[in-house]
Amino acid sequence: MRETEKIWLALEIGNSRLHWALFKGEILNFTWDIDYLPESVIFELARCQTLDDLLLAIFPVHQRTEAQKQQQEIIAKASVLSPPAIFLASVVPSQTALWQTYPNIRIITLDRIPLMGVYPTLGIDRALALWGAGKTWGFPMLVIDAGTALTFTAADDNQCLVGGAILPGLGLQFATLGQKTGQLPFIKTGNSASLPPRFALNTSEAIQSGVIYTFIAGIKDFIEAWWCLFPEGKIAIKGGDRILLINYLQALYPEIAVRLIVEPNLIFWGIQKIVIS
Ligand SMILES: Nc1ncnc2c1ncn2[C@@H]1O[C@H](COP(=O)(O)OP(=O)(O)O)[C@@H](O)[C@H]1O
Ligand SMILES: CC(C)(COP(=O)(O)O)[C@@H](O)C(=O)NCCC(=O)O
Ligand SMILES: [K+]
Repeated sequence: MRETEKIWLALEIGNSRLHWALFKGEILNFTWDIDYLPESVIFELARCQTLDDLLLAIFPVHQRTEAQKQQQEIIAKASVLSPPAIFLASVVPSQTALWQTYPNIRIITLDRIPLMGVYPTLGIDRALALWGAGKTWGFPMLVIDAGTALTFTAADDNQCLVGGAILPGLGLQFATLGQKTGQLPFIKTGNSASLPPRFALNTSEAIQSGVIYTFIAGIKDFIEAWWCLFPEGKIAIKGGDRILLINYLQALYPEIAVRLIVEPNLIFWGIQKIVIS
């Protein structure tokens, strides 16, 4: 089989869950998210004889959309004699360790990414997302990742890291208040666009008001600082809370929201650029 037709997987391990993509050559066929897998399941993957078997273990059928099921059936017909390569980008070392048992694991390290001026402990997810966004839409580029953590990561025209920032993500802010206080409830993040009242008269709405308005104000402040540095600079948004975030931004600052590129697969574009080059 030609190299360009090979099936391979990309796995990004975030602090909340696993993010998967199935590629055929340079084409991204489909993506899915799952919870962390038990060590025993990862260990068994080495013994899968077919791609079908492998996918059954890492992509439960009940989670598949109809389109994904059809895609998967076509893909599964392509016989895979050896376990397909899994290109792994992880920011969770204990999880990385578990995946070392997979026979065809290819761990992506920072030195593989042609971004200049990186510092040694920069998260591989941040570097890949920035690379994927910049190579797709152009530099200067700022990536906002609304994941477990909220991160800002930027590079200039010369594809050189400008820097960024890290703070607790939306889910984490609600969880910390619920866990580290004596009588605050745990608020779940939904996908609703409706904003809480700014001056709330009950606990639940007070928490939502505090977290959401300061979260959005902080993001707006970073965006404005970015446009001060690079008035034509682009901005791409990813992460599990991206829809919620964009909904709030549309409601509060529509003129900012229209300029944002919303793209969940930035890391996979980054991995694709590196694997294919
Ligand atoms: N099914 C889900 N499981 C976990 N988090 C989810 C889910 N759907 C949305 N989220 C939101 O996504 C955030 C995590 O973002 P994500 O990009 O998946 O994290 P990471 O890449 O750090 O693992 C959480 O704060 C949560 O609010
Ligand atoms: C900042 C992060 C925790 C974000 O992880 P995520 O929310 O995507 O799971 C991760 O990119 C990381 O561990 N970074 C290392 C430190 C740094 O980037 O400077
Ligand atoms: K992430």
